[in-house]
Amino acid sequence: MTATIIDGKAFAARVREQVAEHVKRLKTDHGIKPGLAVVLVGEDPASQVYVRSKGKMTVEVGMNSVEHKLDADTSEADLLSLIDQLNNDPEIHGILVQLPLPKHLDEDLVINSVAPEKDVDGFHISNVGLLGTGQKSMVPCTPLGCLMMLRDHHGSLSGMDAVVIGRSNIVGKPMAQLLLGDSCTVTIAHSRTKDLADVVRRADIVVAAVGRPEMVPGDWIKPGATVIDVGINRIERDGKNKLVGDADFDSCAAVAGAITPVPGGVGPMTIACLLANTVTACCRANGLAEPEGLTA
Ligand SMILES: NC(=O)C1=CN([C@@H]2O[C@H](COP(=O)(O)OP(=O)(O)OC[C@H]3O[C@@H](n4cnc5c(N)ncnc54)[C@H](OP(=O)(O)O)[C@@H]3O)[C@@H](O)[C@H]2O)C=CC1
Ligand SMILES: Nc1nc(=O)c2c([nH]1)NC[C@@H]1CN(c3ccc(C(=O)N[C@@H](CCC(=O)O)C(=O)O)cc3)C=[N+]21
Repeated sequence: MTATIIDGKAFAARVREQVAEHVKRLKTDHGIKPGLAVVLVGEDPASQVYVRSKGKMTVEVGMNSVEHKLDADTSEADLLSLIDQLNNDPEIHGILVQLPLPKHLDEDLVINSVAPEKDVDGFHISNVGLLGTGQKSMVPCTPLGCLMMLRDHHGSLSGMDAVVIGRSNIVGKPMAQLLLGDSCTVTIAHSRTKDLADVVRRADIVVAAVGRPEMVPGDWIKPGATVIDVGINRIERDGKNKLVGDADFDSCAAVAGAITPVPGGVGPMTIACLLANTVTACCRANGLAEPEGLTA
């Protein structure tokens, strides 16, 4: 079998088009322009690239983009005061604090100081709790993007066996909640999981979110299963820098029914969902109808 390649780049472009249409309507019908603030502490080059591309796409869909770049040694008090200012700014509907933060800053404290209704990352404890109890929330962008691709490919996910490899707060855990919400039978695997290969072999859906280049080989994949590769790993091969996922693409694609590539899979969907969440937050803030199909 040769897998269908799920084109996240093309899918993300369609999501951004839908976002742009909604933004246009907000402007013409209500005179409202959604605004997204991104806060970057320190000068991690990978983060800078990511923040720049987010800013560009935010403007492309017609929204306001505000970037706050703070020195790596910024104090917690200064960061919290900036977040407080953004929480109270009526022109800002979404706030994203780029992670990871420098070691001297308390990540949980910072995340939980963002107003939950502006928390377009969906990392605030209120949003985590709302998602876990099946209530309306802000849903983390990466898992939301994965869910959109899975629903698009399969229609219903009901009754499918899903294995999520990775249990981070930003990907693995919320991914598992969303799959459970769509009535999958969900297993969460992690670094202490015994016989990972056997666990993965049972899965109709495998979501790999580990951060280990090409760790999932094709012979772990049940024939016809869907592989969603969240991993973004920079490696050097044949003297060149290369971006690879957590799945060994060629061997997995030979057995899977469908697979997302890296790059061009989950990554672009993450950014598209960030923009979608910002429009959703803006609509909620103004008591307006939310865009359809862009939320979980
Ligand atoms: N495409 C996108 O938009 C995004 C991509 N990413 C990428 O996704 C990957 C994961 O990110 P993130 O969740 O933040 O990473 P974390 O490092 O926070 O979590 C990694 C998880 O993988 C588990 N793990 C580590 N080693 C193994 C192993 N040998 N077998 C099984 N499980 C293992 C860890 O287990 P334990 O808990 O036991 O330590 C942990 O739960 C990274 O490559 C990251 O760059 C992240 C966010 C967005
Ligand atoms: N508060 C916060 N929220 C995040 O959502 C968040 C974060 N912090 N910190 C870092 C991770 C990582 N992340 C990515 C998003 C898009 C791509 C992406 O678009 N990748 C392209 C390739 C880009 C390239 O070539 O480098 C692709 O996969 O095709 C990658 C990684 C979001 N994260």
